[in-house]
Amino acid sequence: MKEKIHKTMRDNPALRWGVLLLSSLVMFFNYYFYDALSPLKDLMQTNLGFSSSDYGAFMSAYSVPNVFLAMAVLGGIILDKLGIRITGTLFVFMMALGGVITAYGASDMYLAGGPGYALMNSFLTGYSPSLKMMYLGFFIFGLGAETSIVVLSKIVVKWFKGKELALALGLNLAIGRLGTALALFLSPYLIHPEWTNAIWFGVLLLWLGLLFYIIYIFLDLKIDKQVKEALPESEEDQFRWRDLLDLITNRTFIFITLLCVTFYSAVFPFVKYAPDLLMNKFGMERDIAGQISSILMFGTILLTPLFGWIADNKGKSATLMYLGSALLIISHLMFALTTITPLLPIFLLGVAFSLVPAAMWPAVTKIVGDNKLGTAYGFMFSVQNIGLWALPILVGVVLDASNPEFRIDLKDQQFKEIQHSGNFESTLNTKSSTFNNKDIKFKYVVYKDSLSGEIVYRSYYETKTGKDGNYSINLKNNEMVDFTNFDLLQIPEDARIFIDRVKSPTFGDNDTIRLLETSKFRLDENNQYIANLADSGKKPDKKNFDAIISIKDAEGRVIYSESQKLYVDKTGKTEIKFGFGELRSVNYDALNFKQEKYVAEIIEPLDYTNAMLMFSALGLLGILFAFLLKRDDKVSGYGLEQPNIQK
Ligand SMILES: NCCCC[C@H](N)C(=O)NCC(=O)O
Repeated sequence: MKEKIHKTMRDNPALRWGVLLLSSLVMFFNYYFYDALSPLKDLMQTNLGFSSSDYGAFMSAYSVPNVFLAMAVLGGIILDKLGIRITGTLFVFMMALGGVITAYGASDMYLAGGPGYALMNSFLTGYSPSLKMMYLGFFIFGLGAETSIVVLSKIVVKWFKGKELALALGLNLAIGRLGTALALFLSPYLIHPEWTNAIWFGVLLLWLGLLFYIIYIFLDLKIDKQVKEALPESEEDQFRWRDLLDLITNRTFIFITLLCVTFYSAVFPFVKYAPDLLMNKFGMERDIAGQISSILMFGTILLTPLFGWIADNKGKSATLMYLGSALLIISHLMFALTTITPLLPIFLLGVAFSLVPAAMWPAVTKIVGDNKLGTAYGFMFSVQNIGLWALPILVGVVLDASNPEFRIDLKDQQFKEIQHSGNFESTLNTKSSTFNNKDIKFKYVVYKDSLSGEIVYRSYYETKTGKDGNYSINLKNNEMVDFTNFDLLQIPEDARIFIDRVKSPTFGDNDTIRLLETSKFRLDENNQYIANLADSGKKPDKKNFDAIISIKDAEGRVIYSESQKLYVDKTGKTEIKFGFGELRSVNYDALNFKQEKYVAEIIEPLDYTNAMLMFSALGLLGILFAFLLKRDDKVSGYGLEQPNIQK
């Protein structure tokens, strides 16, 4: 008898790959937000008063529900009971909600006493209200995120089973990792004019993810109807407690789970600190540090499929995992003990982070079989989250312990003297000699008062340390100032305002037209000035244009300069709001820190040696478990060294 072939939407390649695109984008936004804050560690320290331990605790909030509520397992059970549509919407919504709460906790509105501030200020008073609100936000985000990964993988399996499943799962993960890479790359550029914009951008993506998920629901409803007509309901993928028991009594599975937790703990938490490490140890700018950290993830997108192909066709999965763990240690030790260009250890880490996942996840299929795969991955994710929870905290604590005096408070008298002379001299307080005879970057931060933590001035200085870590800074060389409160400026009577239209942003100063030069100007109480470009006869041809606005003294020295988008009305008038654009330069001598209440500090670079040694120790554990796994495979005969594809 001829069997009737039911065609479903799964058989339409455009629809199938379209579903993969939707689910991968949700994955991408998930991974993006997870690392959107990684290049902003120092900004959380200076703007929110976080210590490294606070930062670590905040980052680990993601994993708390996954460890203590075993969400990746529980989420899998909920998924079986409530189905893809309800579970997915619920958990993707949680990600988006968690994102909003995280960003809100860092916002000016919240810091000014917005909703929830008083409540967060009323308990555990040793921790800042921002830390508590952001912790709650990242907790809810993590609650949604890990279970969402389980749901998204299930969607891919649903549409690709019996078709290009391995490729689809690989692409799904690769696009997720692209999210991490882009977050590390993009966040440093999104901190202007307000640093929290970089967080809000990630939040926007999470809500876009929810929208994409809702679009997917319509396709899911339709395919369920078609599949029900075509096939009887399958029970084989459902969660069973008995499966879990089988898994945790399987020694090979335990070894691979232990390798998973040690290996991933030395990678994902490292990424959370990587931009800060590069900024502190190598004195890099934030954007370059973000770009170099992102190479790691971009690299894995290319290399994981390559190593996956090797494991599929040539075998040697256990050896590949062993090799990856060895590279992990070499890379972390390089960061800890050498000052070799960071490109090399980052590259090695990228190779390691491609080798182990490419070999490990498919190897689980051989150990547990297809029908327990959902439970196995859920369990591994939950155990893995123990590491993703503990490591950021431990690294933060180790950083604080190994850098007890990296923030030097400038006491009143010292602050006044420094203002006058512009000179500051000190010696680095670190135990390691990594920072001796090196070009190092320091931060100088002035706060309005000790309570609010509101920054009024921040600049960076590069100087060479001596053989014992001694250094001196001349505050007047403030070419790298990134923030100043406009109200600090003392503008002389005979100063002039200059407006230059930027013709091409690429060439900046070298391609400008002078539109206005005016003396005897008055700023109103909001530091606004209405300029009349019609008077100068240089009305720009465009209504909106990029401008450089400068205030110079009578001798033509720049007192203050910023870039702003200006709008010119029909009569030729344009309104300048000083202090709202992107700061370009400020003359230190024109700053007036005369009020008594300012608080200032010099922030030295953090010594990451001990933290990186800790990551190396984890790598050592990883290699031990990889060795045990390889040895055990010979006895248990799962064939981890055999090709995944049997010819
Ligand atoms: N969103 C970043 C953390 C993802 C952890 C996730 N449980 C996982 O293991 N993903 C696999 C991978 O290699 O990215």
